[in-house]
Amino acid sequence: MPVELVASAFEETRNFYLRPLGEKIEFNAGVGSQFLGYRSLGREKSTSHMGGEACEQYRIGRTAGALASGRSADFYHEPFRRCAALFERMTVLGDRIFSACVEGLALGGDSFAPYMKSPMHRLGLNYYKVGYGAEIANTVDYAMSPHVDHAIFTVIAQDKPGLEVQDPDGSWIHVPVTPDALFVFLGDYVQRWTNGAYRSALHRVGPVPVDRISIQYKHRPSYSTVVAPLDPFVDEENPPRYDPFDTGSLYESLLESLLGGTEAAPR
Ligand SMILES: O=C(O)CCC(=O)C(=O)O
Ligand SMILES: [Fe+2]
Repeated sequence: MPVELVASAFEETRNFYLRPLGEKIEFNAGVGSQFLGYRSLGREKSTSHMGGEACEQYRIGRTAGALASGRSADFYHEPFRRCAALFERMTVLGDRIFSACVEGLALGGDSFAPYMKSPMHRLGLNYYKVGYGAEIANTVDYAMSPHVDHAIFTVIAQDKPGLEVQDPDGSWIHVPVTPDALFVFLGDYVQRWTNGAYRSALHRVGPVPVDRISIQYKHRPSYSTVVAPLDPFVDEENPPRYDPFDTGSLYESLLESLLGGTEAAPR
């Protein structure tokens, strides 16, 4: 991954978030954009924060089919040309990481090919400004609440520290900022496919003493993939631990409830 491409994506992201709110909400995410686009401060609800997640967010990626709003998917990428180039490179990296995972699981090279025909990969661009938690009356000091990603895996770059990943012993590990490296962790779908043999990484973002940007690439299967424990991981001693999960409709209904189910002007 060219270091300059990541650096320039950080710069482009910073420039976007410095724009007035009135300009940013032109790109609001919602059902009509398949949740690509902008999520203003506090728009994304959380079970553990009073006011929601303490950051502004933006998602780019490809849509499944035409957008209901009639806007082209590209509309949502307009402020993010360089990030779109990074996204394309990330999909290539993602395919390589995924091939290595499949090999490591001894599942055979093509076993996932049917799930990856029109993948819902996404690049997330998050902005955590000092004071955002207080602005939305959060009563906890971390900026993003603990969660696992709806993804096969996530590749992350951060310009300042903040990301924490939970160790199996329950302690939180601070992920260091390494300018020439990317950080990768497993998402929910691998845990489901392997029936719990591989664990997804519970993660959160701690308090931010300085303004911070993170760029996360989420590698995902096709829109309507049903993710369920795979045969090699299920036997009499290991019955299926997870119900089948539809990565399109179930994920989007989850997101719709997290975002309040509307495209209304943000607070
Ligand atoms: O900002 C970060 O480092 C993590 C963001 C995150 O976990 C997410 O957007 O899913
Ligand atoms: Fe996450």
